[in-house]
Amino acid sequence: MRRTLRAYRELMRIGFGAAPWHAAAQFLTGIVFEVSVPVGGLGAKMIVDAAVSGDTEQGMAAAVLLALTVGAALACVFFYVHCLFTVQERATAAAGRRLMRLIGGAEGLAHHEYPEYLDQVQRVREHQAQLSGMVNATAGVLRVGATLIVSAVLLARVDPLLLCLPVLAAVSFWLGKISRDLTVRAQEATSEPERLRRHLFELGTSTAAAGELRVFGVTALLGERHRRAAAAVISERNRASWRGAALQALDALVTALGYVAAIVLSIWLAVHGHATAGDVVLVLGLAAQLSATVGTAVRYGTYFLLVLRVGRRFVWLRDYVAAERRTPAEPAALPDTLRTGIDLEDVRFGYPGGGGVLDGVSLHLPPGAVVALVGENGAGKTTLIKLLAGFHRPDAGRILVDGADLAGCDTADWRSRTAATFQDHARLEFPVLESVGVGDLPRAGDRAAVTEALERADAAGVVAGLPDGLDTALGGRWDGGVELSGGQWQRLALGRGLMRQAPLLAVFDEPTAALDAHTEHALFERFAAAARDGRERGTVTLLVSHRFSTVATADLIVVLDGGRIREQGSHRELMARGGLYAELFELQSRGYR
Ligand SMILES: Nc1ncnc2c1ncn2[C@@H]1O[C@H](COP(=O)(O)OP(=O)(O)OP(=O)(O)O)[C@@H](O)[C@H]1O
Repeated sequence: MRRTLRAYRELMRIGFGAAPWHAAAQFLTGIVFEVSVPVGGLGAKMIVDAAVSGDTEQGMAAAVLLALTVGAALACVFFYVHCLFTVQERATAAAGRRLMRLIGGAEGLAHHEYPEYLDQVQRVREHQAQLSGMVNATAGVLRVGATLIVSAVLLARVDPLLLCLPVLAAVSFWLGKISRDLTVRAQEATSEPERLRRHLFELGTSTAAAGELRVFGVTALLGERHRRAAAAVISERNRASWRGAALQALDALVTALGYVAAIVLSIWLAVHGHATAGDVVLVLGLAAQLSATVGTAVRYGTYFLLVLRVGRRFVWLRDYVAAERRTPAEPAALPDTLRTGIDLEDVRFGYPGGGGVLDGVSLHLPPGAVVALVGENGAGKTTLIKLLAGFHRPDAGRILVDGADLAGCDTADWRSRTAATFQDHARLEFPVLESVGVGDLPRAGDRAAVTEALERADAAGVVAGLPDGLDTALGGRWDGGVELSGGQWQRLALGRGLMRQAPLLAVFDEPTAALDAHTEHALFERFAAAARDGRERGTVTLLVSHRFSTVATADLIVVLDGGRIREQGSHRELMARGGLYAELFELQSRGYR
């Protein structure tokens, strides 16, 4: 219940925060517009009664009331629609920004990687549009509620038995809610196959995979899997839709019976002198209008509940992100330069649902050292890097930065002291200056800093070939934007990773996989030389690479095998030992000969 209230408050804040005056005007004009309908019915009743009794004065008063009501309704409907669209448009943009901040602001990566969190995130993203709908839903519910109350009062004046009509409206509302719940439950039950269907579609139409798909001829296979995933989604959602349609038919029957009963009753009352001809006209109008109002009430009520449900998920996501933020109230200070280095003490880690990936890793990374991490696929190299970067926390053991437990430090502070380049780098389609400069936000527009980082990444040649140099817009899908090759993008990403000055930790997780072995080797030699020149800064440079020719230049080589450290030492030491490293090195160099 508390989460529901928080969700309501949060969503109303999104709408009112985005367009406060329009939101307030939407409430007001909506109520005036909607209530004008039963009040108009009252005007019609008064006119008929005046005509029957020959009372011209009452007839004139009723005509004025009717004219005012119609005028107010017409004026309000225009403002209502204008306000509705304005609030919706601004709130949608605001909700999108909040969602981006929330999903992108989580300290860790679990919500991007673990299926049980992914489903929650997927549902919020799928219903993102509803996050902006609470003002509209509440305004709708209120205006329909006001109409129902005014109608009920008018009907009760004719005969209290007619109050059965609003009761039937409640039954109708309840049937509509069940029908809507069926749809939402079906959507949630099929969110995994739906995710798979979208993934297959994206894969089948993506530029990145186009070449492989053609060579391997797997387009038909993807199509078949897409068909199966879609069929699973459609059959479940169809079933819910049929049940919903049956409930709606029942709802229509109940409403129609109520309508007929109300008319028969009002005629009986008039015939027996308990009601006027005007009352019959009023009941005819209100009963007919009531079924439309009930339809609107059902739509708004169920929409309100749907929006609330999405809001609850949004709040869940916010709570999750807050709970993930494990930075202590008084975080330990990080040093400006490393003195003793980074230590891993018996670090253990496993992804949910899987076995242990890191199985007791103890490792000393000396300050200023250039360290290479090698191992076969799945050995745990990237996982180790993710723990070092603070994306995940160890299940057991500690990571110490100059003796301070990383768990006790401010994650954002630690991130600002690390630099990273990953193989799956982001293609930031901005002008080059920004695309590279965001690697160190305070210096994002600093042309000299960006140029220097690009030179260190050996990417100056990429920029020299672009029409507007650092100001060239990147991304072929934008007007005037230039598309780069995979290797060129990777070099820019590398430049971005080299923007930070004197980080405590610089990680390069296969950042040069798209470059040839020779270029990678030359680049890494430059990094290593730069790291050694600035050794007094204490930066630990950690590189993951499958190319042993590159790795050989590192000060320390760590061989991971099945989540454990199998060997460590310099190239010379490891070769002399004749273990796994020497074996893999020999194998690879034979391949190059
Ligand atoms: N998000 C995840 N959820 C569950 N298991 C995962 C996840 N990411 C990685 N793993 C598992 O953890 C193990 C180690 O993966 P990791 O990516 O750390 O290996 P790696 O040594 O970097 O491999 P590669 O050389 O192929 O990049 C693998 O068995 C992998 O299946």
